Amino acid sequence: MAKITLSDLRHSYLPNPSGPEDYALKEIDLDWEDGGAYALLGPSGCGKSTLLNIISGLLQPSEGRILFDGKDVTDLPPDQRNIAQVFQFPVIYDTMTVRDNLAFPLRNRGVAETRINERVSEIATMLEVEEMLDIRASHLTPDNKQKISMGRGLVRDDVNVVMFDEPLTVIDPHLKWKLRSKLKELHQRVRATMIYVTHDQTEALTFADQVVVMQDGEIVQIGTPVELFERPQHTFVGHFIGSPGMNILPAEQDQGIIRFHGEAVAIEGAVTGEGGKTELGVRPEFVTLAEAGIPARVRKVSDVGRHAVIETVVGDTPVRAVVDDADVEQGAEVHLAFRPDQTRLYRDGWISSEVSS
Ligand SMILES: Nc1ncnc2c1ncn2[C@@H]1O[C@H](COP(=O)(O)OP(=O)(O)OP(=O)(O)O)[C@@H](O)[C@H]1O
Repeated sequence: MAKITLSDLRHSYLPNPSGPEDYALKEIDLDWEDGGAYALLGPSGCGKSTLLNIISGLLQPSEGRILFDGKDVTDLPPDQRNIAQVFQFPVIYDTMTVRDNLAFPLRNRGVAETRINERVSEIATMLEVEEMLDIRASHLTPDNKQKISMGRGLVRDDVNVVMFDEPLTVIDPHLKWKLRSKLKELHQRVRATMIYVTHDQTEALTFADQVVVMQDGEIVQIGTPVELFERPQHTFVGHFIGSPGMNILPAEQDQGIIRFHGEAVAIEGAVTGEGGKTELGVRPEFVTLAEAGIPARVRKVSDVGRHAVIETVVGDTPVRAVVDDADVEQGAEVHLAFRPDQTRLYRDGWISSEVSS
């Protein structure tokens, strides 16, 4: 397996790009460490497939280099990059047995039959498909077909990286969580460099040790799931991750005091920078109903299992709170308190407050 470096990467599908808006990938600098579990997370159109195709060699970047373990592979064709890929839809041979499907990538490379048998049985055990080995692939359910596709992606131990491109798309919703945690377990066992591409935060956060969040052709944050939840570097990350996402609220800065709808709000630490569009970010989990604080009106209360989501409005700005028990009704006049150490300031989208030491 290999460390993957993307250096000064930019890509435009246009022949003569002029401004940043002409680039599907704006400026990507990234190191993926050998053996890491990474997710590439972002909404449709943010550039995930473009980046994946550049790494696999299907697409030549307009600018920049791709290195595997320090070796420049930018000009190498896909078949010389030694990458395994698992796609949205199963790629298996229906007429072959599961065993032969799993063995195929190894036979193709002339691996000895004894080694093939060993490896196929290892992978089958990991995926818990031993009893299916002699079944013809055409008889499998779509979920099991995709499991075998994953097995084919994992069976070679000489690849630089295994890339998963939205691999759970075809999986039945109630089986998704099972395969999600299976993949995580597989990574812990095989310790290969893995990149998991998805627009689904649950899949990304379950699988990856490090999540790369993309928006509009740019990386907005790279972090552990906890880092992305606790201290989003950009309002997009705050909003995109979490359910419901972070409250992003219009704010003013007035002689060092931050105000929301005229009310002074304490934030995590010192404010950095000045000017720009100023916003507060506080996750619903850190908003509480209090005796005193910011006056709000309750618009809706929804029970979501162990918690309740209280949707309030301050003036006409919606603010959500997640609470353990919602002893309040629609239309009630309440006060909101934000937990100061979990309240951040953002300027033009980027974090602009410091953690208090
Ligand atoms: N072959 C192409 N020619 C021109 N523009 C393209 C091409 N492929 C992608 N784009 C554009 O590049 C941008 C990034 O697209 P890309 O497919 O990489 O995003 P994505 O995050 O993978 O989205 P999705 O999840 O929908 O596949 C989008 O604006 C898209 O319209």
